[in-house]
Amino acid sequence: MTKQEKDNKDKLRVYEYAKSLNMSSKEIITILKRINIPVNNHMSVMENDAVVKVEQFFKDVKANAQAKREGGPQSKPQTQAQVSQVSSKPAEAPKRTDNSGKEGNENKPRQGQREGQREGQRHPQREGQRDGNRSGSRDGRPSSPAASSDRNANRGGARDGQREQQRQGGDRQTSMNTRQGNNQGKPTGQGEQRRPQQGGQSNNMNRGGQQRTAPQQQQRNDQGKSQQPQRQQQPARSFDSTNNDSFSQKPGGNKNQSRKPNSTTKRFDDNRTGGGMRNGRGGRGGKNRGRGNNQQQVHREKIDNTPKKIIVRGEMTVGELAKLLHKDASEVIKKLLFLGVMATINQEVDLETIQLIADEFKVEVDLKLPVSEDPFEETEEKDEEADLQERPAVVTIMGHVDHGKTTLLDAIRKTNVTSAEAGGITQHIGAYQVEYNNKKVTFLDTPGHEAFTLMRSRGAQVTDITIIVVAADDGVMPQTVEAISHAKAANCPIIVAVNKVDKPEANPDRVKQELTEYELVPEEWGGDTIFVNVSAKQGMGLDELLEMILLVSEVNEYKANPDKRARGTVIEAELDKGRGPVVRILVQHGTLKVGDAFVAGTCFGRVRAMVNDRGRRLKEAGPSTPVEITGLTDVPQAGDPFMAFEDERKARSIAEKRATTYRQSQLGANTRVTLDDLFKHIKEGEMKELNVIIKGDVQGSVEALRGSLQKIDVEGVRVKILHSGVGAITESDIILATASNAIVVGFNVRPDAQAKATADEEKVDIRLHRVIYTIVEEIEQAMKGMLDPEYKEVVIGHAEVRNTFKISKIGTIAGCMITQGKISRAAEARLIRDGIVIFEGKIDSLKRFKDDAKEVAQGYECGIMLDKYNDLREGDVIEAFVMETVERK
Ligand SMILES: Nc1nc2c(ncn2[C@@H]2O[C@H](COP(=O)(O)OP(=O)(O)OP(=O)(O)O)[C@@H](O)[C@H]2O)c(=O)[nH]1
Repeated sequence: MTKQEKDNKDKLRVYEYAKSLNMSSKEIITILKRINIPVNNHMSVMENDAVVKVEQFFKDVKANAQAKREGGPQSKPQTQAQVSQVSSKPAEAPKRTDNSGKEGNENKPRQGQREGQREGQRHPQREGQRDGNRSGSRDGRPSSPAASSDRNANRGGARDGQREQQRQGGDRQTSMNTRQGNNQGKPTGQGEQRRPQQGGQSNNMNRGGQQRTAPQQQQRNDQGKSQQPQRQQQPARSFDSTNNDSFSQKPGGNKNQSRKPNSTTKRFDDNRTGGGMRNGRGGRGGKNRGRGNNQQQVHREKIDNTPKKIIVRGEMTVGELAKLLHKDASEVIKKLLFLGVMATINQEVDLETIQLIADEFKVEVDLKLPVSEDPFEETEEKDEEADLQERPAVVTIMGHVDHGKTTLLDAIRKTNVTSAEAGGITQHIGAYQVEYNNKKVTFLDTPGHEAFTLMRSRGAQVTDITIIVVAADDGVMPQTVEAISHAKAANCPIIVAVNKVDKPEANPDRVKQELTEYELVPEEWGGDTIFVNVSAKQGMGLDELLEMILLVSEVNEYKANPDKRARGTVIEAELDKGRGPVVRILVQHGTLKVGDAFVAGTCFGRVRAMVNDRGRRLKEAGPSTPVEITGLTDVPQAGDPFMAFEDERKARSIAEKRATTYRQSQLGANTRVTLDDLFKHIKEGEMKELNVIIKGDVQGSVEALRGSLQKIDVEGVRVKILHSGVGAITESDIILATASNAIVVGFNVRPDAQAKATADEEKVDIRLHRVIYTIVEEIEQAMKGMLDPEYKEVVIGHAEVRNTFKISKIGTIAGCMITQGKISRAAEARLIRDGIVIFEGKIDSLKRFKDDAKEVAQGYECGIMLDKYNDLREGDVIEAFVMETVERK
């Protein structure tokens, strides 16, 4: 420590001084200013003369107050009631101090004071020590100007006998109040004498050895009612009243200890008493002020401050967890032990264990794990309500074939282009915007529920409102019903457009009637579904349809935050000969700007150019805007999520990570897909198509097989021929199958040795047939999940017959030695003699000595009886085998 640091440390700061008086720094600053002592802030140094002047100020105030109250400068002893009414206002602070001294004088007439005097006389050298020790005084929390002046005297090394006596008397009384009645301390020094006040109990007595009389103690307790605040202020919080050892942390009351009591005691308490320390703090707070004895009770009670909930952001050490739980590490270690885990304080615990330990303490765990950015479509960004702005609704038109979806989309587009863009060349970018009544609506340009559901299957929920088109002359058809189901599954509000009402045979009411079956009841019939009669061909009812769309938008309040990086979904993407990869996206959140780096699916790029559905170049596009952008390195897929990133490097790294994850998931799938588990994948929605590679003996049969497989019609999945050719199945066929999750079908051909080995290794399913019909049937059955399971024999062990025992009425028992594997009672067995299978059947009994055994392992002897076969001979081998379900080949 440098000399300057040491000097600084020794200086008395305003806040310290204020604290010692149980006053705020502000109050002291106000007083200092009032008495014209320059002061900047709570860290300003209090010079000796400043302290003297403040003391004087207090004295004056006190004298004035007394003069006013009693009509004369001579003070009369105050009553206890008066004492207790003393507030902590700066001007009144002296009263408190005064009271502490004087009250002692009144109730136990001057005993405390005398005691103080006596002590001062008895231990002059200690007084000297203490006096020289400024912080010792502060530590003692002189609750009065008298005490402060004592400090002052200490700092200056001077003495003021009167003040000293006063303080001593007061201080000691104060200190005794925090002790229990029978505890007394003969101070070895002033600092030490004070410390017991601050929370020590019997220690004082033990150390001091000096006992006081009961009345004295009572007196102190009484006084403590008004003095408690000062006493509790610092060291008290660091002592747990129940922890006697804690007192030993404070010998002598040297300057550093008393100035910075928390530095040692807090840590001490943390380790030992936990709640005790906090208890002490609580006592200091205000409510407990002045309640000397009660405080001790409070100290003894262990307050359970276990948090209700902890926030966990990952694995942590036992020590960190204990801290989070407001527990001692030892408690956590103990709990871990009960859970069967030996751990040290520095040992890391995983999330599961953290959860278990938290459960033990009945604490809820709030997991807030950092999210990685690469699966960005899975992370939900929460926006403040204030940041959200209205955005156009996104509408999809669905319905049965030929009911007029495309005509309706075109009609709306033609008649409602935004005025600014009117005359622009209509671009097909997968979606377009129209403006009606100064409000925009975005229509997705790919009618049909397949596209809609394809997007959804990729996790892209882009549509806000669905328009179900039903031709008034045709009514509800199968795809109408499908479209309704798809819209409902996506929780999209439905508007029914009854189209072709211009046709003479149109019957809109019949459509309404039919749709009631699907819970779409018109408003005029008491339902809540909006029906609009339109004629897409003649442009009738389009205004009303748009009005209804705006109405639904208004009700549902579609909003997004335009002031953040863009997020959206790829609607379409293609490789343009001239421009390279082109992607059409719908911006859903934030604003996309030219120059933004982005990731789309597993591709990345930077927005080079951006055009809207009218071919107009845009610099930026906000929520619900469909745009076509160039600047990608690759072609993403429709339904892929899109997100802008701060720079291209980051976009690239995220796209690469996504590509790796995608490849791994694809690879994982490749090793699993076989005809045997195909149906499982179809059922789980993992597969929409079965990739097939065909190899045949001649081109004609390959073509025939190709045609037959493509005709397979199973709902939810279709056959996709990846490759077909003439000749043996080669390793290259297997590699293609591996990379594309395909099966290989061989017609009148076999795999070559290398292909067989690779197929076994990669678990590629090869189906070899000589009849086209059986191939088609097998694949169709697999797609429908109707393949019978296939079994394979697995030999589990061999036993050698060493003896035979013929028992009448029972049969022949073979005394055997298990030479390999095991023989199990439930297994099937074949009897082999000189390499020839003599018998195949069940095991009738398996015994180890006289007891029935479930199975007997290699190296052990056993007795085996075969079911209905007794011609067992020495030297025969019994082979045990089981039938296991296997993947079909
Ligand atoms: N009279 C009349 N004919 C219409 C109307 N709307 C569409 N059509 C006709 O119905 C036929 C089918 O219309 P599309 O718009 O192609 O129907 P779609 O539902 O898009 O058909 P897919 O694309 O095959 O699913 C076309 O010949 C249209 O001219 C209409 O309001 N009135």
